Amino acid sequence: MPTRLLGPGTNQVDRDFFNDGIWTLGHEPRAEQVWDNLRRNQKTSAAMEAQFRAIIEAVGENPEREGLVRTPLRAAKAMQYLTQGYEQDINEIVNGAIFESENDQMVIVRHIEMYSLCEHHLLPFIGKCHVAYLPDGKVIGLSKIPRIVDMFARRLQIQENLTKQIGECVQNVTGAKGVAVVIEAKHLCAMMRGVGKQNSDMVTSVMLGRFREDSRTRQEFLDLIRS
Ligand SMILES: Nc1nc2c(ncn2[C@@H]2O[C@H](COP(=O)(O)OP(=O)(O)OP(=O)(O)O)[C@@H](O)[C@H]2O)c(=O)[nH]1
Ligand SMILES: [Zn+2]
Repeated sequence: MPTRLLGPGTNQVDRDFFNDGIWTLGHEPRAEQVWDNLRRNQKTSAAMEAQFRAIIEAVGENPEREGLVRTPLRAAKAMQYLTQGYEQDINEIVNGAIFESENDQMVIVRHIEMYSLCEHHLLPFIGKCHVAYLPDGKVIGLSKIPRIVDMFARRLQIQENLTKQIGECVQNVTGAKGVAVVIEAKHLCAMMRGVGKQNSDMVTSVMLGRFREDSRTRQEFLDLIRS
């Protein structure tokens, strides 16, 4: 467990990063993975922390004021968490969870919560993602599809590209006869600033293979995600 691996001279900041290292891996990691993560996080975070401090000053605030003293560190950690997809690797995420199956019927994982940051304003876009595929002798572990969604969502993105990346990744990993992805999301950059539209959302889709070629397959998917 984290506290057992940390040495006696470890301070609170180290503990915070260490615990984040555990959190980002999402499962019980090996000790050396944890230390690698810790070192990488500390290095990136020191630079990011200085930049967040500069932003706080630039908006006219005093970074030494009590409520803001640890804010650059917190903001750096939050930004690292929200962009951890750059550090992740598809093979580690799938972890070999591809299983032989004779089932060739549509598999859908729907209503996957999704949080990303738009690459134009660094503001969140939030919504849900539906992913379907038509197996061709192989199925993928259920949890791996939301993990794939998270990996790409935790990068700076536009929604159209995120949708495509998820679709192509699921296609490559499963070798499916077809993959469909729909994302419905609200963009804070169009809500809390800019055009200021609170009730609109953006819907993007990617249809590959059988979903693109066969309108009945596509329609079945669309009906099932709305049912
Ligand atoms: N297509 C697409 N556009 C996005 C996405 N996220 C944000 N945008 C848009 O990116 C555009 C950037 O336009 P700019 O004119 O360069 O930036 P801006 O002056 O901040 O634009 P406004 O938001 O209209 O105030 C805006 O229209 C945003 O709404 C996305 O995921 N997909
Ligand atoms: Zn934006």
